[in-house]
Parts: sequence; structure tokens; C-alpha cells
Amino acid sequence: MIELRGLRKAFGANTVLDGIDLDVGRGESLVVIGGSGTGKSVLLKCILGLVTPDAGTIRLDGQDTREMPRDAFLARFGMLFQGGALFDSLPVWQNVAFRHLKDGLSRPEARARAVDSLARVGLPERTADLYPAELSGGMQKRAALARAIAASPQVIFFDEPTAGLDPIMAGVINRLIREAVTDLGATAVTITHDMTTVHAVADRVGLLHGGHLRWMGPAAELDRSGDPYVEQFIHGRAQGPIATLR
Ligand SMILES: Nc1ncnc2c1ncn2[C@@H]1O[C@H](COP(=O)(O)OP(=O)(O)OP(=O)(O)O)[C@@H](O)[C@H]1O
Repeated sequence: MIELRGLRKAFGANTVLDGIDLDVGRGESLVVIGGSGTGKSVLLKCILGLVTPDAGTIRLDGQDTREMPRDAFLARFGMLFQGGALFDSLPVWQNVAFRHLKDGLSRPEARARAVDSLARVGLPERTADLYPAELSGGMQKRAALARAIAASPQVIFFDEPTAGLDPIMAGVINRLIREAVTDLGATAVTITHDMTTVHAVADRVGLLHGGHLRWMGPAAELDRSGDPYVEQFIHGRAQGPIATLR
């Protein structure tokens, strides 16, 4: 479904992605882990066309994404950004139904769909008419997730979906991500530092380091990867091949 070949991106002398090859299958949930600043966000931004790669190809169902009309391309994606990124000036339902409204659906119909999506993430109908600022952080995250899945996208990107949430709410979000994959049949790519998220949502895990996907394997094999970088990361050790600033 998503196919990357030789993807490279440097910012000046800082080579962030140094030839990434990656295949993500339809309906698969891939989690990308890696230290801070290793290029996880840049990788997602390249796929979305928000950052232009220096070299390499990105294909979606076999088609080069540079040749796809921008609107048609973006219509296939849902995104949950760090911090939720809801529009403050719009009530929650208009945030959630943003794409339906853009596509010309009537307001009552769009609102009804938004209420359905909110229910899916456990938010009651009364939240539909509130503004994002009137929701707690965890509720905002759920509303943003409702928006990400509202238009039943084929691919959903989750950038640090549990950052800043308490463990219970993080568990709720992880379950919802897994449901988006299993119930909606979506392909998911998640960036996280949260090992609970890795175990809850990943079919496959990739560790990004030094511009490469240094280790890639089924989630079940993460604990016996035998790779010192993976070992250090999953056990959160300061000592190891991944340098830490002290
Ligand atoms: N627009 C940009 N201009 C210059 N450098 C950039 C830009 N975007 C990202 N970078 C650099 O690319 C590197 C990777 O950044 P990125 O945000 O992808 O890291 P990350 O792996 O997502 O980190 P974190 O886990 O801390 O969010 C960093 O060194 C960053 O400074």
C-alpha cells in the first residue's frame, strides 16, 4: 500500500533520512520508534508531501505520490497530530466533520456523522457543540482522533498519540487506534516513545536510527531482537549505542 524506496532528506549538513526503504501493507499497523530527533516526524511529513525529499520514491498503491492530484491524495489520509491540532474557533462537531463539510454534505447530516464519530471514541453528544478549549486534554485528543477517523480514511498517521495523557486515557487511545485498524481496515503508521502503545497497536515495529530503519520486525519479536539499539530503547537505558545528552 505504502512503498518507500531510497528516501533521503537532509537539512543543510544534517542528513536525517539516508535511504529509507519501507513497505507498509494494507490494513497493517506499523509503529516507528527511535530516539528524539532521529527523523520520525520528517518521515511522516515526507510521505504526506509536507516536506520534499531530496531523493527516493513514495508510492501509494503502486502510484508515485508526486503524480497524484493533491486533494485526491489527502482524501485518503487521516492524521492525528501531536497536540491534537483542533481548530479553536470551530465547535467540536465542525472540527470532526471538517472534511464532510468541505465535501458539501449538509450541516445536519455532517453533524450527525460527527456525533457518530465522537461516540466511537467515547465522547457524548453534548461535547459536539462545545469548543476545543472547553474540553480536557484527553477529550481533545479523543476529538482529534474522531476527526482523524471520521471520513474512513485508508491510511491514518498517529504522531505521538499518547503524549501528555494519563495511563488510563493512553490505554483508551491505544485501544481506539487498534480498533481503527481492525474495524475500519485502515493502514496505520504510528510514531511513539511509549512502549505500551507499541505493544498495544503494532503489528510490525521499525526502529529509526542514523537515517536508516535499523531494525524492523514483528511486534512479538521486539523483546528478542538481539539488536543493542532496540534493547536500549525498549528498556529505556541511558547506557548503550544510542547517545544521550547529559
Ligand atoms: N524544517 C526543518 N528544518 C531544518 N531541520 C529540520 C526541520 N524539520 C526537522 N528538522 C531536523 O530533522 C531532525 C529530525 O526531526 P524530527 O522532528 O523528524 O525528529 P523526531 O524523530 O520526530 O523527534 P522527536 O521524537 O523528538 O519528536 C532534527 O534534527 C530536526 O532538527
